[in-house]
Amino acid sequence: MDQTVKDVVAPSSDHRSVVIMEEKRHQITKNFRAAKAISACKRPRQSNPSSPHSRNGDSACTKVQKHQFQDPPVRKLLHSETRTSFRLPSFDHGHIDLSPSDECIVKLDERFSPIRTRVPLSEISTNLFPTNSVFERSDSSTVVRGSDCFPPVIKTFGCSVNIGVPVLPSSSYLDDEFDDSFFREIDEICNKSSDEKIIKSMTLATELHLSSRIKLGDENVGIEANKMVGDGKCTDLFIENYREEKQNSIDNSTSSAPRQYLDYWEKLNDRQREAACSDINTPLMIMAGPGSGKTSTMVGRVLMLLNEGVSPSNILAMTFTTAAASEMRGRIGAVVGKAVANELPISTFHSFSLQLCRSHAEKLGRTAEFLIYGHGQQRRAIIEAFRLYDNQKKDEENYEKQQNSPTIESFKERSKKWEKFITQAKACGKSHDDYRKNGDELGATILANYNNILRSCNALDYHDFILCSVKLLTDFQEVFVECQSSWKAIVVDEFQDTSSMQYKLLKLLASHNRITVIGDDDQSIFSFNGADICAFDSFREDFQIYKEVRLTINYRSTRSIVEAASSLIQHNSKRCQSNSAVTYNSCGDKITVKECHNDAAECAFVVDKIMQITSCSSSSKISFGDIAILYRKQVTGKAFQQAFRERKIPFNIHGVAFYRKKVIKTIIALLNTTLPSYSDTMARQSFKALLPVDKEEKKKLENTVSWQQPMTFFEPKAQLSQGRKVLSTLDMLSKLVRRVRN
Ligand SMILES: Nc1ncnc2c1ncn2[C@@H]1O[C@H](COP(=O)(O)OP(=O)(O)OP(=O)(O)O)[C@@H](O)[C@H]1O
Repeated sequence: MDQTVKDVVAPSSDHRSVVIMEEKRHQITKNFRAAKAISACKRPRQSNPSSPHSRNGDSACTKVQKHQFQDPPVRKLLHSETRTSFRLPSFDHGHIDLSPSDECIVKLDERFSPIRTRVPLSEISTNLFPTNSVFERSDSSTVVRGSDCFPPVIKTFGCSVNIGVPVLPSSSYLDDEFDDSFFREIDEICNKSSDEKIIKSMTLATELHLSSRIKLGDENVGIEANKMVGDGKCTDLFIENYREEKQNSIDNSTSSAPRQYLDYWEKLNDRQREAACSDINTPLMIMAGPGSGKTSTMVGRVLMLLNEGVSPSNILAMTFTTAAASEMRGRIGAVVGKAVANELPISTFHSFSLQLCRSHAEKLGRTAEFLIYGHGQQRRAIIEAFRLYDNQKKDEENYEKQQNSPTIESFKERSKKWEKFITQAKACGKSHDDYRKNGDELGATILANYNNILRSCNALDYHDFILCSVKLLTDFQEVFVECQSSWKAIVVDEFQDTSSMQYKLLKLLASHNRITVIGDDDQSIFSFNGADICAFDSFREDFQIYKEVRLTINYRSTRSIVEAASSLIQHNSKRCQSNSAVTYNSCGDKITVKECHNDAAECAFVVDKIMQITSCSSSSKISFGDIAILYRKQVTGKAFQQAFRERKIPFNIHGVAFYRKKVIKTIIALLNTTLPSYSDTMARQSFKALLPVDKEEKKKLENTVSWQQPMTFFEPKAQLSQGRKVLSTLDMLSKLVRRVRN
């Protein structure tokens, strides 16, 4: 490494050194015009006052002849408290003002022009004053008497004078007087310049290297490029070229895609296609309004991944609900066939994380069969955490106070409040230490107690799945490597509903950059569960080279609906960016808002309305099948079902019908096992539903049981923890039957 580079990489710690390296001198004159003013200030001209150089130029600086000045004790002056002016009697053109400040201010006599000549650095250690000059105090000022070759420039120094010095001291003044901050400034400027040059050349080299790798089709180049941009080592031009280069290679590869893929992409609009078919190694963010073809674009994106050679089993698609997962699988299956679609691991965040935690449970201090604490157990664990906390407190307080122990009701009351606290803490990934640091001792203790309870019960709650998955990926390299090789591409639906921990998990999984997120900040509905729409901003920050596409055309709704929704949503204060949805659909009917006093009135209104619109004799007659009813709770649905039956209106219930629900099917199967017409199918079904093991294990166990003998499941129910819901329903039923009998 040559000295220049050495200096840039590891600048000398001794900035005070007055010995300037040859190279630096070279840099000063060559590189930095800015240094001129500073250096010139310190170097009076070597010419006499009549010299033409002393009259031209605009610099307020002159060069001083080396042996013409005596050394004023500037170091001493600098430390003196008294502020004094130096007056130059022989050339009374101005005065030298020495203030406590370090700055050098030059007040130039108007009759003398500043000098342009630049002084070589070799002359920097010259005296500023003639050697035969004397300092003399006159009134409040000290006067410098100098030789006749004293330059006709008056300098004002930002320092104070040691008043008691009558004569300029020894020749060592040169070093003492010279303010070496001057060198420091020059050094800094030079170093900065060299730094910039080096960074520039390094950036260029990096860019050339990355560009050649893009041409060679290196898919990992995106990760490095992203990092370089993050570190400010790539130029905007490079990023633009990078994108262009990538797009060209994509256009080539999509043109040779299978016919059905091409047909599918063909049906998408330009923006949808642009998103679906963009480079798979560039992180992609799709902002999509409702009904704008989000799912359609996601399907197109999966096709692109398949087309680029990613195996279906290596594409991890994350959705928030199982309904969304099956919708996506169905749509993909329609293009690529059911077999391929079934290979795609489409999963919710929780089921994905649960699998990961089960596979590496021992790393989390659990066994693979750890329990999952749902809402009820979570609350009980919180109550227990409080009990522990209260016991701790009791130990610290006196016996009398112990007599007023809190009741179970008060624990329950508090637990409701703290459930929210635990949820938020886990969604943000905060530990009890974080709360302790913020002075929240109670919060820290409850959280710590809660976590200890779960650990000692070999349990995790739903939030733990995500937290623990993040921990596994960050703390265990082998887990990270395993995930990177298993999940070569990630596609995330409803991105607006990801919590900050879920985002962290995604970021880790997508370290290869092959990630597509799709969402709409206006549709975030999981904030109660820790969802954080800032995930969009985090994505933009974390993946510096990324592509963003906005889908704004609504294909589903009439213009009245789109406009009403847009005008309503614009009041949202926490929108990331405004997405103005548009539609080319017709205006449609106006929206009617009807206020009803109760469920029955609501139901009656809806039924009347249905009868009215279906009995219209217009050409565009609406049939029952064209009408949908949305309700918030299943209970409300029951009222509608009853009303429809009474009015003979045919209807279908979307979602899982009552008798098709797993729990209901199991109860029916269980009840069937008690009938004389016992069938082993019912027994098998009940047995499998009640076993607390996974599918594979159930199959194995099923084969070990003899189904010849009739079997009833009512006796061993206490042992079958997994069938809790079924058993409690049965319990309720038996109580009901007893009550009816009585
Ligand atoms: N480019 C298009 N041209 C015509 N119709 C389209 C286009 N894209 C989507 N659609 C139609 O718009 C409707 C909504 O599409 P899709 O379900 O993909 O949207 P979405 O954004 O997922 O909806 P949601 O609001 O439920 O999330 C569907 O009927 C679909 O066929």
